[in-house]
Amino acid sequence: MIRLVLLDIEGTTLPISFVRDVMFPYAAKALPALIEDHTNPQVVAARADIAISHPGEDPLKVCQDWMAKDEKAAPLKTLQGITWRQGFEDGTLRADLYKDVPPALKAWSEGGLRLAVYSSGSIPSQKLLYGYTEQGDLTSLFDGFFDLSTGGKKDAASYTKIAAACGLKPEDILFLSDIGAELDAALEAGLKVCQLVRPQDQTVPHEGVPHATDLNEVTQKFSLPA
Ligand SMILES: CSCCC(=O)C(=O)COP(=O)(O)O
Ligand SMILES: [Mg+2]
Repeated sequence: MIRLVLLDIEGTTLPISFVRDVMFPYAAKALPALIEDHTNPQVVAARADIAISHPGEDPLKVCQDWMAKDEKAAPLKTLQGITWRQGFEDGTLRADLYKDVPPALKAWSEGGLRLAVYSSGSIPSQKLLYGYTEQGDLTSLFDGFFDLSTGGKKDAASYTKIAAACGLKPEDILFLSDIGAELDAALEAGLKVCQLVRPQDQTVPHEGVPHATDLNEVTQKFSLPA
């Protein structure tokens, strides 16, 4: 029985174009100054991590390359999250979620399902994103937030850890994502899965997993509260 829905963000609840064309350019503009901030311990730690993975390289250049490739690197995600805070708090950024998302999340939550986020975006940026959406503050709908500090999204062990942290058996969790390798990892850990194949994101359907074009179809396919 499904007790918790675990949701990816980019390509699942939020168009990839919003991340690529709005959030990344905002972070790219703020990064050169941020990365020189030697007083912020999170920045110092992120720079130290970059120095370990890319010794002798310019940390700004490393981050810019990661962003160009949409690489899910933890130090980049930490730094981007710091830049986005100002944008969300001053109203420059507002998450334009897929329109089917807020009503479905509310119906699932009101119907007794627990909701949690698992995204490569840092936990502070997940909370900002759901705190400042075009449809208002949705953070109270979620009782768990997980990011790369739990482990990579293509690693089955991460999903085992999330199930344990939520106090649930893996089979009681439904994981929603657009990325086939993430779904395969969750499936390997024993979770139920469904791929969001959003036409706007031109997602390629992945073999061996159920598909849905939006959360309404997920509701129907898995008999979730409507
Ligand atoms: C608060 S998430 C911002 C988008 C982002 O940076 C990202 O990497 C999303 O990746 P996901 O795992 O949600 O596909
Ligand atoms: Mg995604």
